[in-house]
Amino acid sequence: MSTDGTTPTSAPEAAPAPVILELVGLRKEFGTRHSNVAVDDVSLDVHENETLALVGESGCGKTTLTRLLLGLLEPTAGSVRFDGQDLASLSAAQLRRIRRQMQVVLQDPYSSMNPRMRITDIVAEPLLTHDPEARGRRARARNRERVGELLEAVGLDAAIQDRYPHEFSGGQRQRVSIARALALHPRLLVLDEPTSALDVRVQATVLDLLAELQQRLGLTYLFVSHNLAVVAQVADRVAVMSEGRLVEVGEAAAVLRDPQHPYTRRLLDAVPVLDPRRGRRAAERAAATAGAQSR
Ligand SMILES: Nc1ncnc2c1ncn2[C@@H]1O[C@H](COP(=O)(O)OP(=O)(O)OP(=O)(O)O)[C@@H](O)[C@H]1O
Repeated sequence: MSTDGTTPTSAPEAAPAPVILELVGLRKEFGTRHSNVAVDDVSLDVHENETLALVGESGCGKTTLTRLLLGLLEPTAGSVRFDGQDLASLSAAQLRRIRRQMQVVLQDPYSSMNPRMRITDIVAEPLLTHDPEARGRRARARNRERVGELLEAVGLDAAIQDRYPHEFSGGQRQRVSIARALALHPRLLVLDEPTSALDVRVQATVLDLLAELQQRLGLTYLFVSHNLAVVAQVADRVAVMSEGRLVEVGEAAAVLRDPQHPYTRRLLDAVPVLDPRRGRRAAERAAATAGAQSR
């Protein structure tokens, strides 16, 4: 019964999770005469613990947008707020502290790994860069222990620490790069086509791992992808980007089943066969929320 004495006819809507990342009127121009507008008036909220997929064709501005939100590029106009703080208002030291909370996993981890570095040094690299306590000879044993924990968290054996990247498969290397991304206890992961270089079977195991980590660690994912079948599997919401603009943002199930924008429809039509369970994750979450509310 509600406080005014009436009996609600349906379960109350769950309060939305807090906003962790807020993009407001973001614009980025390149070129001497600002002729190339890579990101054009993008406003978007990302909520804690959700997976927001950013989709669009090559060249639509996805990479530029992620570089802006990570504070790696300065916007021509607009702002990026992480946890309520405008990145432009921060000192270099404050920006470094915020950046620890946002980590990136790239499509091809091999290209971002120094082949001459052992796995232990690859995974510990963010610790050594950001955490003064991780430097120095005395910290070595502690770092190894932490790297071991991180490797186990992504389903690898802690004993692989002294081996080199070339000794591992693509899927295992992607697990190593996820372990590295988790080293600083981030809150937001930008997953930039994290499974595109993997075959379908391995892709599924990495997606399962990401889902499990998200639940266990309360992570928020910005999942950049052009693969709508993968997006259907992982996303709570989808943001569709075309020529620098967001043309459609909504619940994954709704956007993928009933796209409103002609560009989204074209993207979907270009996928030969989309999983009939498309929007599965969003639908499952909605059902779980409804179930929890009715209990
Ligand atoms: N540093 C730069 N200097 C000039 N133009 C750039 C720069 N970075 C990106 N651009 C341009 O901005 C536009 C958007 O590029 P961006 O790489 O963000 O797209 P994308 O959607 O990530 O593409 P892809 O999926 O191929 O990586 C393109 O026209 C690109 O040429």
